[in-house]
Amino acid sequence: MAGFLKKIFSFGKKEVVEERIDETTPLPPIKWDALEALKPATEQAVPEFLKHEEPRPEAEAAPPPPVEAEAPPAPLPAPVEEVEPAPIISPEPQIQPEPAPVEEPKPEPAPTVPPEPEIQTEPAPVEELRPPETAAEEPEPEEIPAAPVIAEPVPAPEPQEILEPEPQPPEIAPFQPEKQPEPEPVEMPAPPAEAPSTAPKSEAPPAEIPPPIRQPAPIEAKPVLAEIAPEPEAVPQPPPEPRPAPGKVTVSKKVEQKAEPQKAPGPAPKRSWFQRMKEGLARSSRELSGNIAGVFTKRKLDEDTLQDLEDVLIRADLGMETALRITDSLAASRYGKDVSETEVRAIMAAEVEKVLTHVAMPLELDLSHKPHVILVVGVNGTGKTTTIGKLAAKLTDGGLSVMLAAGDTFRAAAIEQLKIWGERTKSPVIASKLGADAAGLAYDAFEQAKQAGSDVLIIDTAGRLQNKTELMAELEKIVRVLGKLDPEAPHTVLQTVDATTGQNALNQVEIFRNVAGVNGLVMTKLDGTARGGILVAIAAKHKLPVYFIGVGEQVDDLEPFSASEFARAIAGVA
Ligand SMILES: Nc1nc2c(ncn2[C@@H]2O[C@H](COP(=O)(O)OP(=O)(O)OP(=O)(O)O)[C@@H](O)[C@H]2O)c(=O)[nH]1
Repeated sequence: MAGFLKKIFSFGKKEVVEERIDETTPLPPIKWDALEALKPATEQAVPEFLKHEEPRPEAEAAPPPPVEAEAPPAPLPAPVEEVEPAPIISPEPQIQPEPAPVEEPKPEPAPTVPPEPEIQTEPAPVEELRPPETAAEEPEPEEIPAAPVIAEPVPAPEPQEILEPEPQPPEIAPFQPEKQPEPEPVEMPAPPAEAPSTAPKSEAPPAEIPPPIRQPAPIEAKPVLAEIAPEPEAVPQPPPEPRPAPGKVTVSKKVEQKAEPQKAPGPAPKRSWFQRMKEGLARSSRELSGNIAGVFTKRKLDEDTLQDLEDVLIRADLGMETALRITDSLAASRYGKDVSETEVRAIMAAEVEKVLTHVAMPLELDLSHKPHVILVVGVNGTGKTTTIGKLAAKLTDGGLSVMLAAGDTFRAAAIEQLKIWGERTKSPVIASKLGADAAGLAYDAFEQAKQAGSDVLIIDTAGRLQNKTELMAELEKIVRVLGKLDPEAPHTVLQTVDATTGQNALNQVEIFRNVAGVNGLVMTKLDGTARGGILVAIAAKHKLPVYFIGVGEQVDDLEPFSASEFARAIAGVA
């Protein structure tokens, strides 16, 4: 018996197997009691083999010719029931094909032979198993398909279903009835979960049956399950189905909404005036607020901070006068105290509003004059023609009859541009040949407007500052000629001021005020400029009415000027 036990142990060890060959002669009688006592030891040895040979199960498919022929007959029941060598053979049962060979060669040589072919075949199965795993891990696309596959087995609770596939291992259990006691089978089921997911991906369902046998080996399958678990979670996200609906709906709605507003009268869909002005002055406000914040970071209000703030305000084109008003007001209430940027901006908004309040007034037209003549002047490119078009649109929309005069006879493009605005606003345009006398054109237009009974005549002019003398002579002549028909004409002289010009705008107003008697301003291009503060400086210095401000090139981008809104917008106060 002792020799026999030694043989058994040696049988468990591959190396000793060779020794058995010598003892093959006498070993017929087997005592089950002794073998059962040995089971624990053998079982311990088994797990080791299993870990290494786990992939072997696949070998079944590969070595089928030699093993299957023998094994199929009675591999499953035989190993366990008939002879307990089964426990010893237990490693083989994992390989399934082995059990048969073990029975036949009870002598031992047989077991030695099968393991080798299995080992040879192992690499193949391992590759088979690994490829799907790695493939699933490396390329996500493969994982993605896996999700749908999982969705199938997991109609309701995926995690549970994933566990369900584990029961599949039970199929493996029948093949290894002896292993049932082993705890591993429980772990094994986990891998099956992977197999089902991967198997269905590339292989047909029938091929899935073999994979479950392979699964037993990879414990790594568990993490895969964990990974799969989240995927199922994504699967339960049936909400994705509703997503497409809202996505499509929103897109279509947006498109419709955009289309409708365009068709409808511009004002309906457009943002509030304050909102648009605030957006237009965003750059000015951001830069100003940022600089103010930089001054008052971790500093109390003292002479230095006040001086720094004054510099910031002047650099923002607000002008010396307004800058001093703001710093004086701040010092009066907060000197020596901690001052936040918010407090400074609030005081700034209040002081700016005070400066602008006196110039923010609506444009009034005296319709007792037929027509009320509006002469528009300003430097080239400041927005004269565009502003004329916007204003004409407002007037015609208000029911007034408007006539336009292309007084900038030096630029063909200016004439054509005005004609376009005339068509858009359904206003007749009086124009002459290029280079014609601007004063003569203005006179003719005035007469035609009188004859037509127009409510308003808007005259465009050239704005060449390159030749100040010539410009002054031309503008003076226009005013003089218009006075011949109506001593009070032109009734309104509007100057367009480009906000992006900065401090230069102050000089422009000075020049045109003296030459053409400007009595009102339109600040253009306040949208997107960081120099909106110039409007405050112009208002403070010239105290000319600011009727409108332009915040865009569209017809409705001309809005009445509001001191409080402009002050809040540029100060960044809600
Ligand atoms: N962003 C913006 N662009 C404006 C605004 N007003 C006018 N513009 C643009 O400024 C450019 C010059 O405008 P015009 O109306 O031709 O200026 P102008 O003073 O008549 O110029 P001349 O005909 O050369 O004398 C055009 O491209 C206008 O679209 C405004 O408020 N905002």
